[in-house]
Amino acid sequence: MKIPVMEVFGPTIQGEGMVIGQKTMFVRTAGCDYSCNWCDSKFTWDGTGKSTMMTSEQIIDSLLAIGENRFSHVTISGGNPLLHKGLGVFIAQCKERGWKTAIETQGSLWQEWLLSVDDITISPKPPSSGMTTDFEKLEYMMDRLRENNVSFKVVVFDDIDFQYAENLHARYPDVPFYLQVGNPDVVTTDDAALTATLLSRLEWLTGKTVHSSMMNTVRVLPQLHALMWGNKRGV
Ligand SMILES: C[S@@+](CC[C@H](N)C(=O)[O-])C[C@H]1O[C@@H](n2cnc3c(N)ncnc32)[C@H](O)[C@@H]1O
Ligand SMILES: Nc1nc2[nH]cc(C(=O)O)c2c(=O)[nH]1
Ligand code: SF4
Ligand SMILES: [Mg+2]
Repeated sequence: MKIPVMEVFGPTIQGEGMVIGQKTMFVRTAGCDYSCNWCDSKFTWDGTGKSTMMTSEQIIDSLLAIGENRFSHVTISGGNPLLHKGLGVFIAQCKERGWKTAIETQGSLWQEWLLSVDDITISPKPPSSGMTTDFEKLEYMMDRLRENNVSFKVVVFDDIDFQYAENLHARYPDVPFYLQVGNPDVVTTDDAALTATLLSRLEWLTGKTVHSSMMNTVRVLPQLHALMWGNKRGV
């Protein structure tokens, strides 16, 4: 079963969430069931990017060609990777090679192969995205993933987003929770200005968290890759 792949890159470090800093390769699939206002990977779903249909073996060949023997962790992102049933074979083949796997998804779709992913990041979307969370679907997923290494990562742009994050955390108090700084300009090439903006937003988000009695066990993080490399692709 072939999978539409947008890009394969790395090794780099995971710049976000539960395994931030982890050296990893990335496989970015094409297509998304959402269309977030501020998506930093719009090229995966808005028709501006070009994907290649690849078998699991071809993706592995590509990882080895680019990453050689300099990795043992593979992160699958998108788009929404959960659109692709065929990733199950790929994840199994990564495991056979001793590579750990991680996934980035928004929590709107389910595949059985999700159960065999090592690090699962669910990133439900707050109001500023323009998307609406289907809490029934999310509930189903969180129930099925009870035994897995799963975390929430919520991108926050404003006070309303922060409230959404507080409510989600209250609903799932035992799920490790990450607050992520929103990048308001995903096209600028002025890295210095972007870094300044992101750091001031990090300060704002930290202040909100420090003052919230509902957020005593969360972690606040920037996107490390955005601080280092701005909006550059493939890093
Ligand atoms: C591009 S998405 C792909 C995976 C999946 N569709 C999802 O949203 O979780 C990867 C991560 O980037 C985050 N993200 C997207 N645009 C962002 C932005 N402008 N600022 C901060 N994080 C962003 C998403 O919330 C998600 O956690
Ligand atoms: N370094 C790095 N870390 C990331 N974490 C999540 C990413 C994504 O686009 O899903 C991403 C990415 O594109 N690059
Ligand atoms: S769910 Fe993820 S990939 Fe899809 S539009 Fe939103 S941020 Fe972008
Ligand atoms: Mg990204």
